[in-house]
Amino acid sequence: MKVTIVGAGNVGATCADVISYRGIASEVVLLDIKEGFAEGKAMDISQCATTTGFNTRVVGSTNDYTKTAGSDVVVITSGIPRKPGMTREELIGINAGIVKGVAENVLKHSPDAIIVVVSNPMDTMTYLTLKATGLPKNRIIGMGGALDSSRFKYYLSKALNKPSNDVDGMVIGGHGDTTMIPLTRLASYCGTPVSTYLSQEEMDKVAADTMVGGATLTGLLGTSAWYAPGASVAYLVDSILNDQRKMIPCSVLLEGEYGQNDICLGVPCIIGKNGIESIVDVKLNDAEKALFAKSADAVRAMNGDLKSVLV
Ligand SMILES: NC(=O)C1=CN([C@@H]2O[C@H](COP(=O)(O)OP(=O)(O)OC[C@H]3O[C@@H](n4cnc5c(N)ncnc54)[C@H](O)[C@@H]3O)[C@@H](O)[C@H]2O)C=CC1
Ligand SMILES: O=C([O-])CC(=O)C(=O)O
Repeated sequence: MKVTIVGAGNVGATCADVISYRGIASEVVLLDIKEGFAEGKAMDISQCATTTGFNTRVVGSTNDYTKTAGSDVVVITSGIPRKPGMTREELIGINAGIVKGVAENVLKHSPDAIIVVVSNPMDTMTYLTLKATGLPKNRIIGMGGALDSSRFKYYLSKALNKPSNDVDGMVIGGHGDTTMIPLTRLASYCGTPVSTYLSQEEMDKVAADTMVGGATLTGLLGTSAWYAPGASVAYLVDSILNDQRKMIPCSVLLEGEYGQNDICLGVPCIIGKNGIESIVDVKLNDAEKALFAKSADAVRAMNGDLKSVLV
């Protein structure tokens, strides 16, 4: 199976690295506009093959889309990341044009590919990709909820002082500092509600820390995060290529689900060989429904800024 990753920067290269050493795909193509950059990253990753023990072929390309031909999955990470103090939404002016152009280019050579959108503001870039390509909704997947949920589980494990892998939880809604909805009510530790162990105040702090998880890392690193984002994309690609049918919160076109229409927003999805196999209807309580509607309003307002790009 072949995966193309457009954007060989921090997130794209990390994703290529994880996909390779976990043997998720037989071929990974990294493409970037910076001359020689993707080739360099591909060579560096390939030189791990004998020490970490993998056989994935990793190829680099400077803007030559012929090398991406016949990809099963294409991941779009091209664009600029935020700097400390910025929101993801501020990236729309530069990233919208880049994402649209890249989506059109990849489809010329991989007409059957499933596209995973990572560039920010991710929900709006997912909606843009859907509108610009006209592909069916199952083939356009925005990656945000997998990452936000992994951060939620990290903060829960810290608060509980228990291993992350004993903790479960999910974040839905927009992939933004104020639009994410960590579902604390449904979070669990070894099958028991986290509310058994944590006070409301502690759970509220976990939710607040999760929502600004990306901003916290951006403040610490000077640019946005890449290890967990790259690994989260690889996790999603694994579920597609190996038809694992995992339930992963993803940004997907809503057509009445969760009371919304004509918007891409994070909801739990079954992810398999066709991309979005189905959307799971988790019964939200009234407070969660109100948060979801508010999140949708904010993302819809951002989508309005696409008018000039979508002509
Ligand atoms: N959805 C999510 O959960 C996450 C999204 N992101 C977003 O992913 C994007 C990438 O982040 P990083 O990898 O940290 O940035 P980066 O700056 O390290 O890498 C971006 C790469 O895209 C390349 N690029 C720009 N225009 C291009 C084009 N037209 N064609 C091909 N390549 C092009 C650049 O040359 C650069 O190498 C950002 O927009 C960031 O906000 C980052 C982390 C998580
Ligand atoms: O914070 C950012 O700008 C990048 C991102 O989406 C994340 O790490 O969640």
